[in-house]
Amino acid sequence: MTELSRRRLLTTAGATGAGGLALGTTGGALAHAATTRDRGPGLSTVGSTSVPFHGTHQPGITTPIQAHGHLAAFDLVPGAGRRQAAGLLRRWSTLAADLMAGGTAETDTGVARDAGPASLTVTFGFGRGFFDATDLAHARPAALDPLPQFSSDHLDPERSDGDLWVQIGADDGLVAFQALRVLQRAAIESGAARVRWQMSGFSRSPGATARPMTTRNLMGQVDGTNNPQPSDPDFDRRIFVPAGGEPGWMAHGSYAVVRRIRMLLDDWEAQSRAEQERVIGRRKSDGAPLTGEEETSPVDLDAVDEAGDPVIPANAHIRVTSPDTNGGAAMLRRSFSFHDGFRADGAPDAGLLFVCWQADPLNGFVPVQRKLDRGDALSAYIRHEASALFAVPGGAAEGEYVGQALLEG
Ligand SMILES: C=CC1=C(C)c2cc3[nH]c(cc4nc(cc5[nH]c(cc1n2)c(C)c5CCC(=O)O)C(CCC(=O)O)=C4C)c(C)c3C=C
Ligand SMILES: [Fe+2]
Repeated sequence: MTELSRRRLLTTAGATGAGGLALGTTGGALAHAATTRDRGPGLSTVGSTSVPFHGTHQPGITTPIQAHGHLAAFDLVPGAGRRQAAGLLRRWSTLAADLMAGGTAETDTGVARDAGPASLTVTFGFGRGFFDATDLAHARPAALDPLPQFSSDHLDPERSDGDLWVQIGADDGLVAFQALRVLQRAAIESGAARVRWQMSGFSRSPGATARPMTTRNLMGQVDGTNNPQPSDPDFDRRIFVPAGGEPGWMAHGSYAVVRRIRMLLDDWEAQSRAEQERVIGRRKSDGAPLTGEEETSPVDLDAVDEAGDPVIPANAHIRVTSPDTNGGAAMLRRSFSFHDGFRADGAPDAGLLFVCWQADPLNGFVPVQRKLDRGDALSAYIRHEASALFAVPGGAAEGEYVGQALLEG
């Protein structure tokens, strides 16, 4: 095909809107071969959508997962105390509000200059070490006590924990990188903090599927179906610290558990589809429970087959993690996939940057992970390699910064 006919085809695809889907595999391959001027339609809702920075809760918790994500933990530099930390949080909040509104921030590098805000969100959290370094030990929430050690953990301390946490998500990779770089540079310039670890991830791009769908993880499973929904009557109670809760500065905040979970994809992909479905308890094709017709069908943990065996096996992941089998423990899972190349043995260094949100980790992540640690069917195919827990305060009001009630309280 000549370059001219290639361009005509692509122009038509762009003009028909759904062209990318209608063209199927051939169209997709051609789109990848396109030159820069033929990169598809102009600014769409994907680029122009913005998420407010100011509000009751911080952004990036109930915001739909974006296509690109960065997680970065920072440590305060020795000698930096409460005043420097407050200056950094004030600066970070100003920059985040500007970037999320589609501004390019004073420290613009030019990387995101032509793009809209692309649903950028920036979320800030405090790790356990922050409170000693800033003489705020008296204000440290009990919920930040270290997570228990789990027998299946293979944790790398250098990629775990951290005094401060920044979560970035955006539907454009350049917008996400720009936010990360601007915030990292502000930390260096403040002299208060430097990066301890950083991880990058991704999820489905908006518009990539024929209709909005629950995303898939790198095992190919529909992942996120049975998350609590903001419309649930008890959603706020389960996910957010109430006004008047302890400590007071965490009102409307939440706790984020972050785990880098590598998937043993060579072993996983060697299993039959039927076995993969028994491991989770849901169909791979559409995420329906093995006891139901469609993704949203209720899960029937009591159903048995003709031989009297449970249809959803005793060690299936959705049985072991179900709130019904965990005293109601619930969490909001909002994870990015990651792929950091291939290991020496050829296995992908890939998996889930698992992030879950809850009002209290002792009633959310901990009891569920304790049960998973005793061995659900999925455990044979995953390794927890890094772990962190952060207190994520409520959102900042206009003119205020995230964490102000802690740092100036
Ligand atoms: C400690 C909490 C959890 C860890 C760690 C975890 C890891 C993990 N999960 C999947 C894939 C799926 N998980 C699913 C459901 C599910 N998982 C947890 C908790 C943890 N998962 C919960 C609470 C639930 C919901 C249970 C329920 O109420 O039914 C599913 C099914 C679809 C869904 O509801 O999202 C999949 C698929 C992977 C791959 C993984 C580690 C890499
Ligand atoms: Fe899970």
